[in-house]
Amino acid sequence: MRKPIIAANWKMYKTFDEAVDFVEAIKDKIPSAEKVDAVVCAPALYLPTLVDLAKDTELAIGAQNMHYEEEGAFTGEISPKMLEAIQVDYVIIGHSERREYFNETDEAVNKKVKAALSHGIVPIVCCGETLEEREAGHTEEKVANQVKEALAGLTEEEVQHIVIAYEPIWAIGTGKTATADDANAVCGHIRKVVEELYGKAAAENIRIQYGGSVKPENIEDLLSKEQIDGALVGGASLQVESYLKLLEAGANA
Ligand SMILES: O=C[C@H](O)COP(=O)(O)O
Repeated sequence: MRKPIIAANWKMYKTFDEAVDFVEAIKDKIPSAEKVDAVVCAPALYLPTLVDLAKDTELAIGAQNMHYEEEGAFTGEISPKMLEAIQVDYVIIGHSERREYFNETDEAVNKKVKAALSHGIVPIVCCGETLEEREAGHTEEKVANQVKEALAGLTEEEVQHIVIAYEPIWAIGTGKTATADDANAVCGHIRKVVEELYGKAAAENIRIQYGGSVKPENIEDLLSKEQIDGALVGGASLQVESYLKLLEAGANA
């Protein structure tokens, strides 16, 4: 039985005060971590404060990106060592917005996944197809390639600690959700890819989220599917009430 993981991806939204108010408002209302992993991935600037606020609560804090090097002359970047030092638990890696607008490659994603693991940070590794790729029937191939590249060189043990987020690009921020059956089918395909590479146990243990216009109205349907172990949520994670509803759905899944 895999525990659901509901991760908020705030992207480049919220001022510092808004971020603090949000975490203050939810921190004592989060369902038990025995039932659901609740994560907020916030802008890097707010991470130390939010980690402090979330200490001794059921909420975990994540980053939205990081560099793969420990340190160096990389102006504007944040390293895994820095995130570990402030006790960040998760980091989103290879979000389609990073791939599209910041030229993040599969090779960089793979390096970042390895760097996160070596610093005790759980990577949430994103994959997903464009609308053109879906319409051309290339979804499975695209996603399988991204997953293979992202996981290259990991051990069977390491793979079980990561989270994969399947996010069809055409469903992100568009209000168009993949049907629960379609999302389930692609998540199942990803699990098969993991099984081919790392065996049955790793495939059974790895958690695969769906992301793309998830909201309180559709999350129950998505989480009722066997292959979907949680959600990576943008827009609907920005309001307290809505995020708490998503967590509730995760706890009851
Ligand atoms: O990381 C989250 C995804 O990009 C989904 O965003 P969305 O829920 O606003 O569609």
